[in-house]
Amino acid sequence: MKIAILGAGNMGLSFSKSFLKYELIKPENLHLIIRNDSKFSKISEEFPKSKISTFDEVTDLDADLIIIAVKPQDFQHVAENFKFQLKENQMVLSIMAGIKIEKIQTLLHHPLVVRAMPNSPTLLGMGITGYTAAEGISFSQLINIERLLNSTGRSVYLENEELLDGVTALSGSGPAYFYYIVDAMIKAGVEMGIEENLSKLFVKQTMLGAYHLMNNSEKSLEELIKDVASKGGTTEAALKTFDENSCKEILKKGILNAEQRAKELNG
Ligand SMILES: NC(=O)C1=CN([C@@H]2O[C@H](COP(=O)(O)OP(=O)(O)OC[C@H]3O[C@@H](n4cnc5c(N)ncnc54)[C@H](OP(=O)(O)O)[C@@H]3O)[C@@H](O)[C@H]2O)C=CC1
Ligand SMILES: O=C(O)[C@@H]1CCC=N1
Repeated sequence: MKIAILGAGNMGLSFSKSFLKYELIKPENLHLIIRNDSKFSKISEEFPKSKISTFDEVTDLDADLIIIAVKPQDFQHVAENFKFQLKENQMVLSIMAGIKIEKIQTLLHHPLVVRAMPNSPTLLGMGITGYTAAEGISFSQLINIERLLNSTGRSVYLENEELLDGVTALSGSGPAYFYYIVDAMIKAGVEMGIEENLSKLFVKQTMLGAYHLMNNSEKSLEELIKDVASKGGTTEAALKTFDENSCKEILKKGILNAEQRAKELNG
């Protein structure tokens, strides 16, 4: 299989690394397409055997799968400036937030589009991707794509494309919410006089341990919280402040706003 990555940024390169790491493609069969020459030497150091071209150089694209990994805001410009024609049997996999399959099909004049929403832990093979496909894509074509997605972590097929905006808001953006909370905890540690490095260690190990406890327990999240929050104790004091300030509501509101933004990105 030959794969072209249109937009070799964070996600495009994460995907490329996973495919090569799990030997799903040969490096010679990977074609990285960049916007201009500025990142050529850095990328060619990382991918010495792969083909690297600037967008304007590509007049014929020899690939079975083209992964579109440019920003949603750049997509229209990209689509309108293709110097190559998509061939009938080429598959397109978009990982762009918000842009609907129909819009991709229209702008590319091409029916075979799969839309996926991964997240940044794909870099470690620990991501999760929700994906859906245009009508007319066969089961075996979809399985081929799922095999690639699974090299970046787990993947879930969704029948309903509308849900992908929710997935974008939940797991696509999710790592940033987690870092945001971790950052607030580390800063609280520093404010209480704990050295930053030590605060980081306490917080990160707490998150790791709590994640595994949550994953290995039969208990609900409410019960797990109760197990930590002794009556009249410290956790209760913290949770009271969170509730008084509607922290959970605010987090939910933010996530719904991310979903709304995904819808707006379709234009
Ligand atoms: N970051 C994340 O966690 C996630 C991102 N996504 C989606 O993935 C996509 C990429 O995001 P991300 O990797 O973070 O963004 P980046 O900005 O890191 O990557 C986008 C890349 O596209 C390049 N590009 C822009 N125009 C062109 C062009 N005409 N030809 C070739 N390349 C071009 C940019 O080049 P240059 O640097 O020169 O501008 C950049 O390298 C987005 O659509 C986003 O919605 C999905 C899930 C998670
Ligand atoms: O913030 C964004 O728009 C992209 C999509 C999900 C994560 N990053």
